[in-house]
Amino acid sequence: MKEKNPWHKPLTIIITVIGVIAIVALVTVAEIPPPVSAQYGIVLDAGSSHTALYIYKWPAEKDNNTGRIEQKHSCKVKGKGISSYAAVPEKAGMSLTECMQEAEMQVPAWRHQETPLYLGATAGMRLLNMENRVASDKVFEAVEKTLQRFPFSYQGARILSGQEEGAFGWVTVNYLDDRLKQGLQTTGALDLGGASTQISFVPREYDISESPSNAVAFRLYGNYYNLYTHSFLCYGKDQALRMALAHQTQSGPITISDPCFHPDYSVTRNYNTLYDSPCVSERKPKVAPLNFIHTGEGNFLQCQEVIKSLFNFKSCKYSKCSFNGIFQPPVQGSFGAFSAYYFVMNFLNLTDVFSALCIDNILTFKLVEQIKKLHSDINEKYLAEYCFSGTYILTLLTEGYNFNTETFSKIKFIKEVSSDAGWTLGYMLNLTNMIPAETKDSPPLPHAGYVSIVTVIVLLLFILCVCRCVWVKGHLTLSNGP
Ligand SMILES: O=c1[nH]cnc2c1ncn2[C@@H]1O[C@H](COP(=O)(O)OP(=O)(O)O)[C@@H](O)[C@H]1O
Ligand SMILES: [Ca+2]
Repeated sequence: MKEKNPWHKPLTIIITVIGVIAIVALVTVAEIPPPVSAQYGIVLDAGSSHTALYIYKWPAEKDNNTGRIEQKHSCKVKGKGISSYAAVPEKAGMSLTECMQEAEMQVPAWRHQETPLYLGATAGMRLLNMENRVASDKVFEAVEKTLQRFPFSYQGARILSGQEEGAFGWVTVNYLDDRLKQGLQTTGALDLGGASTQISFVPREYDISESPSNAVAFRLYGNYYNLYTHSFLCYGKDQALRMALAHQTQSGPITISDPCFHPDYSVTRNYNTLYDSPCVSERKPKVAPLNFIHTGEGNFLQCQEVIKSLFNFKSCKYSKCSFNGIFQPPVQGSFGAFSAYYFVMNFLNLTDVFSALCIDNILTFKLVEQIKKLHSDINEKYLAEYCFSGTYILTLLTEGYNFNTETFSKIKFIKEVSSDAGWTLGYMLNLTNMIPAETKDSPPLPHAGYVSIVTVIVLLLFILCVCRCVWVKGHLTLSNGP
């Protein structure tokens, strides 16, 4: 008599049912395309001194909120900023061609059409727009014409408000540090450009109603942030230098001896060129020669006095002000200081934490000729201006924003945190809705998780089947045996 096979019926049915479910699940899941491709976005930062192009890249599969964005490439446009082409606008457009061609090579061709392209202009264009609206419009027309010739999805060129510039710089720094998603205490952002400077942070106690124009409210990943931000037009380091020179040339002299420049420094400057900016134009001396000779004296304390005269500390109609009657709550928490803050402080070796009380011993004015020999690879204009810029930065931070010894030590001078620090990343994150207001419930398992589980089940079933066959075969051999 044939022995009854214990594997028969119920177990066979269970195995078959699970097997069918597993195979159906595997086929369904496998139909979802694997997460391989990437998406791209391009932002042009049209600053007052120069334009830079940034290409960002993120996983296409996680389009809305979870994919990490990284900077894939950057390109520095040759020449000056677009606002410097006011007299020859078409050249502003042409200047961007080389970097745009680079972008064409960097982004895979099949992604070109869906790659958003933005241009944001900052304080240089803000000033040109104030001074000569027609010229500013012509520069934008020329820039648009060039950008539209490329196969990307052109999303427009515009001037960012100072508030946007400050707020997006803050978003960038905190996104890169991964603070937003994790709901951690945020870092403040300090951005020093050539024509304007921004300060943005979340204050400890913040009465928004005191100055609503300085408040920006964000809801990001389910957290609320009440950000304080202010942009000081004309207080970027290049316009601040103009203001300092204007302060010293009020009487229209032929020569000035400037404490912010090296003792052997001597350059002939043109009065019309110096006063050709809305930041100083009203102060142009009525009677002055064509040129003046700008010589150096090299004295930190006197330089600081000149720089202090650029700030008005007297009038304040709020509970607290920084300068020029602008409301500012006390600085709070850590800060990331980037752009010219970084370039200058890095060059002067002041990026390490130091006591704000001993700053008057820090800047020693060597002879500019010695410095040129030591740093032959660095642009001479930067070299000659580093001491002015360093003194300006220290004065702006301590006297202007009221950083003290303790709070100053929480400023980190940064160039990048995996991507360059600046407003461009925050701008793109915002315009592409890449940071959701709420944290979406993520699926219990990612795609790869499902595939792995189904594969393991199928494997187990396979092993089970093999065991069964072996068992049946062995049993038959036994029962057929002698
Ligand atoms: O290598 C460097 N050393 C010193 N300063 C630099 C260097 N690279 C850029 N800068 C300065 O950084 C500033 C950048 O300002 P930007 O062009 O972004 O103006 P904006 O933000 O006011 O529109 C300019 O003052 C420029 O001279
Ligand atoms: Ca800038």
